[in-house]
Amino acid sequence: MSLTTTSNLIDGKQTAEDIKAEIAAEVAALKAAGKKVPHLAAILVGHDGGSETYVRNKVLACERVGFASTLLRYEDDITEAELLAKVDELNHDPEIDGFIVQLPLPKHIDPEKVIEAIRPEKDVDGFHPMNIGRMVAGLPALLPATPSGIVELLARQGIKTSGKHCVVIGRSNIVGTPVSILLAKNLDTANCTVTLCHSRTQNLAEICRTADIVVAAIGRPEFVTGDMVRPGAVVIDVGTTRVADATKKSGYVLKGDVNFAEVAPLASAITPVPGGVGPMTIAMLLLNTLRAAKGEIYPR
Ligand SMILES: Nc1nc2c(c(=O)[nH]1)N[C@@H](CN(C=O)c1ccc(C(=O)N[C@@H](CCC(=O)O)C(=O)O)cc1)CN2
Repeated sequence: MSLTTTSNLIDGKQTAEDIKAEIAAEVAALKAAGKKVPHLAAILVGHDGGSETYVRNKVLACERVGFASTLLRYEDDITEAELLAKVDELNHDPEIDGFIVQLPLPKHIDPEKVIEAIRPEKDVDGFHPMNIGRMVAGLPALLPATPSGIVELLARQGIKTSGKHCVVIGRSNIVGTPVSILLAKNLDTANCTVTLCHSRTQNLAEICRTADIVVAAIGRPEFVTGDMVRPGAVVIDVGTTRVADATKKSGYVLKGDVNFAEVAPLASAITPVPGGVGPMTIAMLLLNTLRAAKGEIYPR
């Protein structure tokens, strides 16, 4: 099925543009009031192709909304101690409102140690245990961008979540675990009954078929097939794996975790890859940076 003939597509790209326009309006108001514009910094270690693209897009998104941005690049032989020292510099730089360390990091660096070193009030990825803990407790927090982007996308598409059974596939700290927590929260935009499935789950296909909403976040291309989805279900595809394809100029095609050709005809609504969840991740990162700059979660 071609994207252009599918009417049940959830347009994450447009929704992200709408959010960016709202942020840009706030930034313009800050500027007009003579206030400092939000400043996002990003640390990129090494030369992973995907990470290069995502960080470039984050910098471009900052320009689009009127934020200042700083990109700090390091070779993949940077030591953990050196990286932690850079994190500490950003923690203490009054010009920087929030920063991220692009993941994945090289194997010799412990990502948990790096994330824990970020001051929670500057953790605009929402990965620090303090922000995760506050989210779990239902306290104001800088929320992880992809999970909050999924909830926001469902809300802005007018997709009802209250009382629905949501099956999340994948339990990563970045997406699967936090999105399952957010979707189960007693919020107008959530209130789902959530089942979190993972590599040890038995009868996965059977469980998926009971879902009103499927969130696929396992990083395995086209893992979710037509036989796993109930007709009428909403399908959210978080995967963005680059699969080698010599016929493409880039040398790869981007694949989601959902077999789009099989699942799209069944789903009442489905996110495409690209153009679904990915752009929302960047829009929500900008929103977190604005919140950090305004001291909304942790007053300055
Ligand atoms: N520090 C972080 N690292 C990583 C995160 C994160 O949220 N913070 N998430 C992912 C990667 N990611 C953000 O950094 C990300 C992934 C995909 C997209 C996106 O817009 N994808 C496009 C396609 C882009 C392409 O051509 O490859 C789409 O789906 O339309 C944005 C951000 C892991 N690391």
